[in-house]
Amino acid sequence: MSKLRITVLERKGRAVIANKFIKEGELILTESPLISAQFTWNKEYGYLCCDHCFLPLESAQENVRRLAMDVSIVLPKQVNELADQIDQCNNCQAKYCSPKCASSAAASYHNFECNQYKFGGRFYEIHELWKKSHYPPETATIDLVIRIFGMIKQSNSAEVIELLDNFSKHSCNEDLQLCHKMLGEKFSIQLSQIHKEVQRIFGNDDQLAKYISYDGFVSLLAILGTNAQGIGTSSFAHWVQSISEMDMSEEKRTEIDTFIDAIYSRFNDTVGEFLDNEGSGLYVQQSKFNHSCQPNAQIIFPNSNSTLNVVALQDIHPEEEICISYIDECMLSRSRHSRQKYLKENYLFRCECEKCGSQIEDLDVTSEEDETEMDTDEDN
Ligand SMILES: C[S@@+](CC[C@H](N)C(=O)[O-])C[C@H]1O[C@@H](n2cnc3c(N)ncnc32)[C@H](O)[C@@H]1O
Repeated sequence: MSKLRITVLERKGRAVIANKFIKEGELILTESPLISAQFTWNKEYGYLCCDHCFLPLESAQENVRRLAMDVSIVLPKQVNELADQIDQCNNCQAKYCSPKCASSAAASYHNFECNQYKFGGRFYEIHELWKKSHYPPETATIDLVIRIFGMIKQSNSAEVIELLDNFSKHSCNEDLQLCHKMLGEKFSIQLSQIHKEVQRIFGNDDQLAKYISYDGFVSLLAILGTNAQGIGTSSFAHWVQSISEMDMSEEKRTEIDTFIDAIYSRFNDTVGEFLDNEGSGLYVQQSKFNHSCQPNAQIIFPNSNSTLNVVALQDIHPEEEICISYIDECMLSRSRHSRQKYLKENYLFRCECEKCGSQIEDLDVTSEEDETEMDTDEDN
């Protein structure tokens, strides 16, 4: 019997329900993305991963030296590196961890994408416009749009469009009078410039017609904005994880933990929170999980690539809804008001989870710290 089924809940739309008892720590689902792409600035700043699956392409030592800006750092222990070769697209030099990833990308979307990007290529202007309006920390990328266009052009377009249509897709929530922040007033000029370019380039393409009108383009961005899952990979994080699994004396463990803390502190001085190869992807099954501010499942990337696992955080009983968190630990610890504000702006819904329900009487107060951080977020 399958562990999961989909049902429809009045206030949340579709929801994933447990069909049987799921034990804490149990794997609920493993899935590769329908499509994914590294964030624009992340790639531009030299965060190096496979252009298809996000596997880091630097060794852990190269990664540490680059992030700490210090070529003299030597890692005290060797672990198995993630990528043992780098494959490259002959045309645009996109880098891959293996011939398999290179050919999967080429067969799915890259043949279309490849010629659009080269300097002066057709997509160059759109890319530049996007970069000017979406600074780090990024939450989305225009590159997903071009890859989706590539999938539509290179494969059975009706099937791809049907898959996309099956994602939750509101750009505005009329009840809450909200528009996705990427689609709101703040970005309206940039959005219309980007759309004009998209229309100029692809306006006569019948296969892409559904997403070329202004409304169609906005609905595609809304699918990405409310469904795309963040992906982050790092060869140093993989090194740290491998070290933590090694047997060693207590003394050696203390020594190596001190070394790791010192490295993270160096990163803090150089790149701050920008440690990972970062991007986002659309996952057909994972996108059906609703959010909870007290989730009973979490998403992990166990292979340092874009394949995700959904894992139970606690025992889950038959008929219980399985929820993940759309927000990070730090945001989860904030007030109901702050969480709701963030979820409304980014995902266009008023959270109906149990934790928010139990805190309904709490004052609608956003702390100063929350205000400052949200102002910064909104600049993106
Ligand atoms: C990624 S989709 C999740 C699946 C979605 N319910 C569906 O029907 O496809 C995200 C959307 O689900 C709804 N949703 C997710 N978590 C929710 C929650 N805690 N309370 C209310 N709505 C929620 C919102 O409409 C949100 O934009």
